Amino acid sequence: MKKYNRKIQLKFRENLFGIRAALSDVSNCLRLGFTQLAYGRNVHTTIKKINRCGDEVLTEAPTGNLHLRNRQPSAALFPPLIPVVDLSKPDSKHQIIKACEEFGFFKVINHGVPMELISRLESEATEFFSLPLCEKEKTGQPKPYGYGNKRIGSNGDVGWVEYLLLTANQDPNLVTENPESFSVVRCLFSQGCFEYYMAAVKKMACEILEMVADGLKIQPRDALSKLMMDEQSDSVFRLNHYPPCPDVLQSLNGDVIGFGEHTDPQIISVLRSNNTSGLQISLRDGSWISVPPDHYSFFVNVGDSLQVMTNGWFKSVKHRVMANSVKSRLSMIYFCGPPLSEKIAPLPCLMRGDQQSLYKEFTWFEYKRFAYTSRDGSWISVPPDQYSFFVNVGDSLQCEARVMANSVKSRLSMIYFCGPPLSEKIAPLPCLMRGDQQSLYKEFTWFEYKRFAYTSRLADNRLMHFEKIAAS
Ligand SMILES: C=C1C[C@]23C[C@@]1(O)CC[C@H]2[C@@]12CC[C@H](O)[C@@](C)(C(=O)O1)[C@H]2[C@@H]3C(=O)O
Ligand SMILES: O=C(O)CCC(=O)C(=O)O
Ligand SMILES: [Fe+2]
Repeated sequence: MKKYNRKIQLKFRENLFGIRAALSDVSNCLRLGFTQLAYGRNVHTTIKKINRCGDEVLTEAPTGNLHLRNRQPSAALFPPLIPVVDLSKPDSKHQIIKACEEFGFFKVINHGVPMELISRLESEATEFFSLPLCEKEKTGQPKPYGYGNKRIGSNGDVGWVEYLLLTANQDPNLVTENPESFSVVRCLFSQGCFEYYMAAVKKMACEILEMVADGLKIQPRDALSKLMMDEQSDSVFRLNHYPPCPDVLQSLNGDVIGFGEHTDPQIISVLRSNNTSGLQISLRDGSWISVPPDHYSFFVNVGDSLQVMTNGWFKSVKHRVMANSVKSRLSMIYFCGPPLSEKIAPLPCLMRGDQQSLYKEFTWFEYKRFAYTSRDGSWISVPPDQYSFFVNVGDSLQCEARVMANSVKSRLSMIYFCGPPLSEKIAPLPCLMRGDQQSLYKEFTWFEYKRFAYTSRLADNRLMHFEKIAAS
């Protein structure tokens, strides 16, 4: 809270635009779900940074997440230790199950991936990221595969990061919309460099998923692993490079986000990074803890698909990366995805007695499309202004707001909440549905929603109960 006394913060699930856009463009305001009825200060920041080839890299602080501050409840005084699973131990499957239940995240040692493979790919990746921007851009824009800089995904999310996103499938033509990007990238790295690394990590991921199946008594043992071993599997490989973030930007904007908070949509993700901090995971109570970097280990994230397949027994872990002002962070992540046509639903053998399925069945293709059109979430501060009003769009646009206490001044606010009649049905407006677009929400009356909202907790994602995709 130091050097920081503004009070309202907004969290954008739809994190597309920066505050400058929010103050000047009505349609953007609607997308943000929040606007100020007056002209505000422009908080856009430009930082020039020249790499050794003379390119300007990450020159302008993107007007989105980079301004967003990390003000969620911080780590507890004595944060829990991140579980460590020793794959060489006979009881590792039990450790894995416990870690997946409690954290959705664990560290793996004695993983069997040769250090030479790791170091070789890591040093070639470092070399790649130090190429002039125009060379890196030759690998193609991320559509979804290729080289990306600052912009993450297709929704305008931004971060202090550049990356290479590739299909992990041996035959890129099977799953990629732009298979050519893969061959361009391959030419820039030495022969076999990706393939050997990916094969070793894939083997480890397969063992982990077999241990999960064993631990949960899922039959056959390869019920989960076969999804990522399938020749049509839609697994993804990613190299992320987070350049050191200039102090000046950090001090102007508070903590700068490298990769905004999100869960990985796949089954599991296997991450390895150089010895640089930045990765944080969110605990069940909503607090964030930093993951101490470890050059020799891998980290495993439970993804959304495994959450669904275990009917919520395991929870996918929310995580993010904060920029580091001193060191570059380089991470290499293998995301284990099923084939696009695979149906994702709770495994029947895990349903006890009359337990209900918490999720509707959907294909990986459908879920991925859904995940790729939603956005990550971070918080920004709203500069106070005694002469203006602020307008908050309600749950329909999912802009969350919170108020932080101020150590110096009292805050007094007056709010008029515009509610419909109690009997009014709340549902997507037919005139806004394009073509064969499906309604994302079940219809409910304002009375029903209000009753529900008033009995849920502040931070609950209440609208989830009305979503058609994943009812909880
Ligand atoms: C903002 C986004 C980037 C992402 C697609 C998404 O809309 C939400 C999920 C993101 C994620 C996280 C895990 C992987 O890095 C990734 C490739 C994926 O499958 O889902 C990214 C997506 C991306 O960078 O395009
Ligand atoms: O780069 C990292 O350490 C994590 C990035 C991440 O979460 C992702 O690419 O999905
Ligand atoms: Fe991730």
